[in-house]
Amino acid sequence: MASDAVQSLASRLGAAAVADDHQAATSSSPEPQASTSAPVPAPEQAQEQQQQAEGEEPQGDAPQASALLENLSHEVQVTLADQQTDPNSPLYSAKSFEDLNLHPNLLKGVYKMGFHKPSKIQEKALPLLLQNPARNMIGQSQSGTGKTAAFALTMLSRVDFDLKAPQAICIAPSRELAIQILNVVQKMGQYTPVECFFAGKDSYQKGMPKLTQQIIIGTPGTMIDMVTKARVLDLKEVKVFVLDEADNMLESGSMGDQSISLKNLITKMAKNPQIVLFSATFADVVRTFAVRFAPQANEIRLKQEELSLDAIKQFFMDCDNEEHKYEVLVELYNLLTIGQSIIFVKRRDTADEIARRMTAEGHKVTSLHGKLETTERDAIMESFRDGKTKVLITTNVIARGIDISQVNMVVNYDLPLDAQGRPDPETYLHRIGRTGRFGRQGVSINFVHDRRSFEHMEAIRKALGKPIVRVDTADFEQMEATLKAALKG
Ligand SMILES: Nc1ncnc2c1ncn2[C@@H]1O[C@H](COP(=O)(O)OP(=O)(O)OP(=O)(O)O)[C@@H](O)[C@H]1O
Repeated sequence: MASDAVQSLASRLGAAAVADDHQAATSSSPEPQASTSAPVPAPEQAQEQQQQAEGEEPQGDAPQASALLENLSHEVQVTLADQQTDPNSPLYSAKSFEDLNLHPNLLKGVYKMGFHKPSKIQEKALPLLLQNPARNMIGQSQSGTGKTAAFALTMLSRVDFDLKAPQAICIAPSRELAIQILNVVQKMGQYTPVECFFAGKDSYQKGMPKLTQQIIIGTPGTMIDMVTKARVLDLKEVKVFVLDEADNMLESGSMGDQSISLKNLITKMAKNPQIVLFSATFADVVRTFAVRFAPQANEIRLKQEELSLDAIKQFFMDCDNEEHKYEVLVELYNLLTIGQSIIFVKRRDTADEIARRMTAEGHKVTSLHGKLETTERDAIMESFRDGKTKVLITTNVIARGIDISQVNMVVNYDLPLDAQGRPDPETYLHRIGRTGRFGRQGVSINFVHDRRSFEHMEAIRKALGKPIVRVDTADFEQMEATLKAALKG
């Protein structure tokens, strides 16, 4: 049974579909008009590889915060317009969406979403993605620069709406990201008759009929179960297979194995499916593998120095020890209530502990935790997306892909380390990329508390080649002024 949270999520999706139906019916577009539809995204088990944590909403300083937010939203308009006309920006394009050979119904969907011009990755990738015969693609572009639209439009362009069978498969590393992608596809396809299905654990039942939806988006393990165990997902008509956060999907571990198995199933059953890999990062070792996974692919690459966005100002706070880290964090939130923020920690129990202590001090805490039921996860994400909760403490579970434009601060309470305990610049980039979305200003703050954590941060700084500025933890007024100035750009 779907929980209230999932029902509410689904009813939001459904409500969108009904509104879109109405608009579609009055359209004069040449294609048959129908609604997008998605079955209820049902509870799914947490991705086992991912941890989760708790978040917090501080009190106070509200008038100041809203004034700051007003300024920010004004500045977002200005900076976006500036950046889309600056040839050096990843948001720049010399073309319009009309130049990209999209179906008029998709163009309508794009404009309805408020997109006026394509970003660089959209301008470069779409002509390659839509060429015939189809070629594979390995696409890289900085976080928050519109990769989702590039592959969503590819799936929507390749689908035959008269054929009631799965034709595009998209996998992502987390339930939260897969639901987000599904929402984007539905919005972009709102003037087409596309039907989508969310493939998360528990989203299918024994004995259910085969899926007839054209676009299936979910997590890889569930997708395989639906093909091989439940046998409700038939792959023979699949034309496009998309891996979002592809480097993460292809990394070793169970998700890597599942992605490979799914690809093998698709290539065995379908005729020449197009394989599309997108990410903001491709470490050298993963790229080598990606090239084998998607042979003869068109490739769009970033240079190392292009990886991090200038719009995200990076700071560090030099703390005396673990306890001092916590005190500085609390002080930070006492002083500065800004938009929304995400605090990344390494371990679930750290997250729990911070959340428990901050709650005890009167802060409101929201948690996203690996031990939570998926229905709770959905409710927490929804509340954070809607801005009802302002601060989320989490582990790497939402480090990638999650797009909430109001997030203007990311705190690395613990710096990201890989499985071997080495500093992890890729995960760092994805984490800080939860802010500074599509030209917005953002701030990231790293906490260091001993020689080791300082060295980890230095390694990340060197790898990314961008300054990380020290903020004096003893002078809170200065800290507040520095961060507010950074957010104003
Ligand atoms: N052409 C456009 N014009 C205006 N806004 C856009 C355009 N393309 C995408 N956006 C918006 O930019 C934001 C970031 O897009 P998206 O989530 O696709 O980024 P991404 O490149 O996939 O990031 P990440 O690497 O973090 O996954 C979204 O809110 C999206 O709606």
